[in-house]
Amino acid sequence: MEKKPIIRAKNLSKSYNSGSEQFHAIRNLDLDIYEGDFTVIMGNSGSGKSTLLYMLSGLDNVTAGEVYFQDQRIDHYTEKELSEFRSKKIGYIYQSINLVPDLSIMDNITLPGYIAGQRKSNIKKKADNLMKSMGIAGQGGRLPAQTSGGQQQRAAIARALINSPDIVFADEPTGSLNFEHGHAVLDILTDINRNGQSVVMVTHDMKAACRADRLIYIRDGKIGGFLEFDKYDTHHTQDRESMIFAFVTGKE
Ligand SMILES: Nc1ncnc2c1ncn2[C@@H]1O[C@H](COP(=O)(O)OP(=O)(O)OP(=O)(O)O)[C@@H](O)[C@H]1O
Repeated sequence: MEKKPIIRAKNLSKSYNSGSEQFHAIRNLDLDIYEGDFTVIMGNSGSGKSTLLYMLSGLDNVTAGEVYFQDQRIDHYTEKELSEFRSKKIGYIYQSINLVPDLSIMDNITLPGYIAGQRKSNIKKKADNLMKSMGIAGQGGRLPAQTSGGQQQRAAIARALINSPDIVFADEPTGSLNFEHGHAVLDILTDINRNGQSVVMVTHDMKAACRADRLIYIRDGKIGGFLEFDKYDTHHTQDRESMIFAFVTGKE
């Protein structure tokens, strides 16, 4: 079956002003992200992965080029259109967990639902289901600081999923977690992907990268290469890890 792009970037560039000079973080990049894929983005520190994720998800503006979401051009959206797009179509899991410290876990999870104008009863039901499936059902009344890092990251994922987004972006979602919690978070992302949501994850971790259907390597703000896997072939994790290692180190 032919894959359909959910996001297309055309001739995409992002430059930052640093002093009197311009730094080109993303350079004339063309990329399709496919619907239903678990896409993993890897690359050296500073190669432009987070910058790319921010532009693909409408969280940051582009310096040049075009970004399309399901054939709609989003880089020309007004601030109002962008916030509606971000609220309804995408979920974002950040590198740092950044829950609101003064709100309970439940309120953190449900807030984007209220902002998107969902019905209160729907939001509550969805939040309860998400918390149950993520093993944080008893934590709703606590403040983030009263829960563990792993529980906070799972709450951040529940928050990203509360509006049933078509696509979930995750920037190093396991970076601050121990092995066990990191593994649980990857299982959740794999599950939601199997249930039809597209996932785009940036990671430095080879084991996490094994979850990919398609791996994109970014080098100096450009595409360095692609690696594709069969979604349902989960028996050869060791082979996959060696392939990813060879792919990534071959590009260094
Ligand atoms: N706001 C900014 N102003 C100036 N330069 C920036 C800004 N944000 C990022 N950069 C620079 O752009 C380049 C790409 O940054 P980016 O955060 O996208 O890299 P990354 O691949 O995600 O890195 P890491 O793996 O370390 O998170 C880096 O050299 C960074 O210093």
